[in-house]
Amino acid sequence: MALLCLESECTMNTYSPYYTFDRKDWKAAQEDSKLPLTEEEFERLKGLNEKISLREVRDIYLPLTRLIHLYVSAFQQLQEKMNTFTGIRAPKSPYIIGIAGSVAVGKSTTARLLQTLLSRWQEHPRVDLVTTDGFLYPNRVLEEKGIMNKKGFPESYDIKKLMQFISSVKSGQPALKAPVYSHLAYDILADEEQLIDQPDILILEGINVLQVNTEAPVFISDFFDFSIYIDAEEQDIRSWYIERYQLLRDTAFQDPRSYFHKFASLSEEEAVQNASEIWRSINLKNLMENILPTKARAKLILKKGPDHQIQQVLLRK
Ligand SMILES: Nc1ncnc2c1ncn2[C@@H]1O[C@H](COP(=O)(O)OP(=O)(O)OP(=O)(O)O)[C@@H](O)[C@H]1O
Ligand SMILES: CC(C)(CO)[C@@H](O)C(=O)NCCC(=O)O
Repeated sequence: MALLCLESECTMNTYSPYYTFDRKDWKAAQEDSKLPLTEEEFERLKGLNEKISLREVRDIYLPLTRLIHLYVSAFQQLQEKMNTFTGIRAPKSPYIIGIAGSVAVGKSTTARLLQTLLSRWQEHPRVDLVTTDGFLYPNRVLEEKGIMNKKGFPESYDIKKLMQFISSVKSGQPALKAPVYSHLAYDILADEEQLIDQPDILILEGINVLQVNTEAPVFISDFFDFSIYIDAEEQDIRSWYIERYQLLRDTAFQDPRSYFHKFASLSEEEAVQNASEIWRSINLKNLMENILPTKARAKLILKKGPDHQIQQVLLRK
């Protein structure tokens, strides 16, 4: 018997730990929540990812942002009350949102969308976005450790550094620096950093953000105020991965600075073969062993269909 009721058949189950919404219910439940966006702002959102439909933004992501706004407002009010109660003028602690899911499921697209939409509220205009990719060990270290083919697996991250970072952000420390990863260089950029300076909200996006380790006393997710798992069928994610690889072959791989420049001249068929093999041997394995098992830890699950449209939203009670 499944431990948690996560799928559509438990929609009617009053005792599921989740409220389950299909598209229609999700929209209806939030009908009165309008966050007006100008035509120009809609256009700018589209610039984040030209494949995303504005209907999807209106029907799914705007209501979702509205929901998160309710949580953030309650959090901010509680913080003020706590300051009065304790008499401590503690530095402002950001609201932290984790976004998890497979490689190529659409975490960065969703995270950028939420960042843009959430920053529209005057109560929390400063929304920063950090990806855990920056906390991967540099290729040099992965090579030394002999785990270059394990990029994205738990052992490929400097988890201590990530814990230190997230705990400092949550403590309200100013002027923090996060390391930066480049998909083009396929490596950490030694001479670049991202400045994080007491945002109102921090979104931490990455395949590993909900992972736990029995040997560690605290996990990354202990610092989260809200968490989202982006879910989809494996064959859909696989085809998104392959499509993105093909697109990169025609664009980024053409750049001589690209780590994958050697694959720029692959034929269509060879590119599909190559991407399928990387998917099968690395990313699928990681999904099954380390990412999917974290799904039930999320506060909210977004279930996508083959066209990236959200089919179902599960919100933990
Ligand atoms: N909502 C969406 N609508 C249409 N296409 C999307 C959507 N979200 C993501 N995509 C497409 O799916 C692919 C993967 O998206 P994205 O790069 O955001 O995934 P990711 O989970 O951040 O991947 P990684 O873990 O490798 O960084 C991209 O080609 C992107 O354009
Ligand atoms: C950087 C990660 C781990 C996560 O974003 C991923 O995009 C990745 O590079 N995985 C390794 C296998 C591959 O090249 O797809």
